Amino acid sequence: MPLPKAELHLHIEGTLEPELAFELAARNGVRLPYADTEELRKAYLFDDLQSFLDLYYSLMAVLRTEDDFEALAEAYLVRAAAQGVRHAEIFFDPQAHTARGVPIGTVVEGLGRALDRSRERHGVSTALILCFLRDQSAESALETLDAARPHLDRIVGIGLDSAEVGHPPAKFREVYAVADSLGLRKVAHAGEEGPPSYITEALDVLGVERVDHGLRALEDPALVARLVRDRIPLTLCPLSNVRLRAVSELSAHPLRRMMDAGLLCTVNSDDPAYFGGYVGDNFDAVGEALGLSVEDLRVLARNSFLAAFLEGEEGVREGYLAEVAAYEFPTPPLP
Ligand SMILES: Nc1ncnc2[nH]cnc12
Ligand SMILES: [Zn+2]
Repeated sequence: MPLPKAELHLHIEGTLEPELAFELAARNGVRLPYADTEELRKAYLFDDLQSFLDLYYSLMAVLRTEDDFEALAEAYLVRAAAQGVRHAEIFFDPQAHTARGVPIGTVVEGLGRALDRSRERHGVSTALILCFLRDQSAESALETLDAARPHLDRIVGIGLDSAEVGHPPAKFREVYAVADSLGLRKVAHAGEEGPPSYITEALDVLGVERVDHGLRALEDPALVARLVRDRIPLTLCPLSNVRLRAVSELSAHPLRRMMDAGLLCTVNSDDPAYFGGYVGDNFDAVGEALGLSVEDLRVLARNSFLAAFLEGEEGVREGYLAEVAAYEFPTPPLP
């Protein structure tokens, strides 16, 4: 049995495996510019965030119907459950679909079908987080939140993703204020490629409760002190950071140093179909590369439940924390 954990940084569109992409392309009569899954996988060599985003958005052309979004979420939940995920807070990018003529209702209702039965079928509780594309306008974000109003019973919060540099958090001040007035929780990607000042701005201007990535936080000691003092969780994604060249190799990842600095770190997969692993794979790979102890891994799992938006249901967080505390790591075979 794998270590129980919550996944808090997961783009559902980033779970689109090549096999499902080709299946949906055939179903929907979409022509992909790759001969087969092998050729598509060979395209997964990225120089930076933008080179990944170009492929990520283009492959979404295969997602058209509620059935497609249901199949996407179902496939993720099967894989997540197998890697010990007990709770998943799932990002989706409505503007990437509405721009192609797919209504937000199709996306939310399709995903919702899989999420609704997830606890029963996979033992995974779920929540949806609507992300705005930061390289689109602030007006487009406001229109997107408006379009989401009929579906807010399915949405726990908002986030901010896509190309970071040049699109600072303050651009989205207004939409975050509106979301706040609607009772939505607030997160944002910050400090993935952008400077630590973007993290500070996301806290000050957007009022985020959790920072997605926050990878570059250590560059600003005053920011670190604030994140530690206010117990602001960071949702780190080690394999993503290597594939998008935010760190040179896994052994250079700052996770260990961040934990030692007292930051509330979590480990997540970001876009697992593209970055070589789901969340359990991220735990295994970063644990091995940084020489983390089993008690370090337990801290990371515990942090994931502390950082989750689980306030709604009494006792649920405590139940998950008890599972983590009681977890017995398999004993390694003797050499
Ligand atoms: N790692 C990432 N950073 C920003 N936007 C994203 N959208 C999907 N994955 C992302
Ligand atoms: Zn992300």
